[in-house]
Amino acid sequence: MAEILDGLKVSKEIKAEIKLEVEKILENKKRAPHLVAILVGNNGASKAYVNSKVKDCEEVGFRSTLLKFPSTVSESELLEKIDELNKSKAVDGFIVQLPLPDQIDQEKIILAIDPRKDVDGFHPENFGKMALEMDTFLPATPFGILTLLERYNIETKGKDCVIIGRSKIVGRPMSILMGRKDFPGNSTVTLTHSYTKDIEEYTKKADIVITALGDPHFLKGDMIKDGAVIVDVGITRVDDDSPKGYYLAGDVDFDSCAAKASWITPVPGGVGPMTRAMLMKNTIIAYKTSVYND
Ligand SMILES: Nc1nc(=O)c2c([nH]1)NC[C@@H]1CN(c3ccc(C(=O)N[C@@H](CCC(=O)O)C(=O)O)cc3)C=[N+]21
Repeated sequence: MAEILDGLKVSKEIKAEIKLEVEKILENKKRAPHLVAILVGNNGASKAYVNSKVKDCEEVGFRSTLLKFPSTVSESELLEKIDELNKSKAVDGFIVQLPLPDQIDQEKIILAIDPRKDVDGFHPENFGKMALEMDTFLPATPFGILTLLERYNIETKGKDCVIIGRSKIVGRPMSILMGRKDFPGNSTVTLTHSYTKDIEEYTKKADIVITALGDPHFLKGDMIKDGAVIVDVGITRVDDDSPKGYYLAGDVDFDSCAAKASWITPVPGGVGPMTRAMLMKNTIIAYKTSVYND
């Protein structure tokens, strides 16, 4: 029976550490770190995530600003706002919540963000630095997974790690990070995706499986080996008869996998809260390295 990689608990520890740092900053009569979040449109999940980021900021003592745009906003309007945030001495970092509406070129938006304020770690300059093992902002979800593995002393060196899903913000960066030479890395990585012939062939042999495909209960117990470490990034709203009208489903079939795994992340309470904590971490790093602070 697997033990739980408790992302909610570790995220609280990390936020408490950041809060202490902020208190020291304020004792020295300096301004608090400031995160800005841009939300476009009315997507329920996006709204919920952004609101929780604002709440996290309050919790750790950051200043936060939520900028809302209608789903009809033009690309040039958004670019103008980004330019303003890039230049602002009062803003340490900002994020543009994804996905964006169709009329907006996501790539153009990400390229417009000053890499020094790109606390999501999505800018190609930061992605490149990540791949080259240079100091930079790591994307929050992969950073959260690494930190979770690190805090539970999960050995990754020499392990076979299989990642399912090659998204730009989770699977692909994760595949790079797990293979890096620094801890926790040094795994032998296989990145599987929709064209992989037989995913099971890989997951059955893996010491570590990281699922990021958004397919509820995809990974079943008979697809993993005994003692595997299972990290579930998936979080899909599935309609049901509960008062909320939905429940949150991971990519992992929890019960059958937990029966065989050594460690497993729950959904909710696993990778999600870690993602949020690492955004706070990146924001305080941005603050500390800001050219506007002495
Ligand atoms: N620019 C940008 N940056 C992102 O980091 C980003 C994004 N866009 N778009 C969407 C995804 C998704 N994402 C999550 C963050 C927190 C939880 C989270 O806290 N989940 C809770 C449950 C939350 C709930 O109750 O709905 C949990 O797993 O326990 C989940 C998902 C960040 N993303």
